Amino acid sequence: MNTEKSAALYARAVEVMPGGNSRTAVYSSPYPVYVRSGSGARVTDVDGVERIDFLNNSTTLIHGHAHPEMVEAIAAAVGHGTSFGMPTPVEVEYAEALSARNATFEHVRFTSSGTEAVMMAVQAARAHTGRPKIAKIAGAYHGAYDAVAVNNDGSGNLISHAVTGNPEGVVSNTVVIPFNDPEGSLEVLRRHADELACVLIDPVPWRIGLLPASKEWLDALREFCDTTGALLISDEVGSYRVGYHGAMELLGAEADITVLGKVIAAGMPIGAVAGRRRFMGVFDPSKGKPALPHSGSYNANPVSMSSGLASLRLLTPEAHERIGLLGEQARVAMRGALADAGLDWEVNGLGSLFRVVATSAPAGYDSSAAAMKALYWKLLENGIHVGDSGLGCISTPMGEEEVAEYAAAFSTSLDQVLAEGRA
Ligand SMILES: Cc1ncc(COP(=O)(O)O)c(/C=N\OC[C@H]2NC(=O)[C@@H](CON)NC2=O)c1O
Repeated sequence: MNTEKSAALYARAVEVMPGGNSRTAVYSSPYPVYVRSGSGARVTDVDGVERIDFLNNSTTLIHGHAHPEMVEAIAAAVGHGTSFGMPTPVEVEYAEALSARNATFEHVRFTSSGTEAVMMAVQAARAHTGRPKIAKIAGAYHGAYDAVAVNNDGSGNLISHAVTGNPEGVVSNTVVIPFNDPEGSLEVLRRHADELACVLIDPVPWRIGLLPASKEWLDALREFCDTTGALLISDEVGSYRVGYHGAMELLGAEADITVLGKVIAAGMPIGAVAGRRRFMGVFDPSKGKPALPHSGSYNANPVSMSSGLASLRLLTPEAHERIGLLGEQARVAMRGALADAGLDWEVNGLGSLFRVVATSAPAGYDSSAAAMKALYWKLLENGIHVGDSGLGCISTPMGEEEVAEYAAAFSTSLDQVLAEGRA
């Protein structure tokens, strides 16, 4: 596989950036493949190699690359100015459109990333309750905010390990609960009940396998929060795309506050906090100094707002249903290829999201992660881009042809990985 130009770019990058990188998730060893452009479901790298993009920037690009309606909306917005020290009409229009997506989105507020939205949702819960502690799912990822950068690496144990340098004062205020384990979760939550501001969950947490939350577990969390006054926060930055009204509605549950990002603008920087009025009131500056002041130079900038409005217009119930069916086709095809290869790996996901979970190391590989990395590179050679941890998704420009191409490449790549391990 020709990656000469990527190698040359990386050699320059390491001179001016730590590890030549600005985003850990995008790094690949020995160096990442650099992309030149994207169009629809396909991306072209700097060496001219075209691939079908099933990663879509960690599932953000639900309408693929350079969708004509998205480009038109963003270009028109840029032409009138990229940001102002005043609100713009499109912020109101987009807030109305987003609020209409779910009955619990009574009030919405915008940020420029999912990380910021998680941070503001947690701070809102702390401001509303006056309590310091938060609970999160063991192993789940919620972005870079230090309060949630605890036990977020996919390991399901309940020991609160944190990112390097996270101070004890922060880590001690974050407790972790076992995913989909009602009794185990309640045992932890009850121990901290009078100090808990919120229970923060991802209803389809991708780092611990991309399995949906069970109704039993969600009901147990809902009842705990109703009883103790802690807020139930659903972080749907990644999982919102599983249903027109979001993941919690699809799973039969309700959050007090929902965090959104990625697909709600599908390409321009975005984050949103959407919740019941009584909880969002901490942000309200119209009745004197707000309990929780919150600013950000690009919050609700008209370019992101226009991108969001275009994305939501394209995200119809029919679009959701179609990409959900294609997601199931992809999951079924991958399970068949793994069975044919004699591998016990899992294929999980919901709607248009999927993830291959390498549960064992095939012959010749010293770990399942090493085998998954090998599969990532083989898929790149075979014309497919998907996450190096097995994460992938369907975008609206895709059809059965793209899924068939993916299925064929997945089967071929799997055979090549196993053959190399045996060699
Ligand atoms: C549930 C959830 N909450 C918050 C965030 C942060 O949003 P962001 O600041 O807009 O990236 C995210 C962001 N991204 O999740 C995927 C993320 N996590 C990762 O570990 C790697 C996955 O790479 N294959 N790359 C990523 O971008 C999220 O999924």
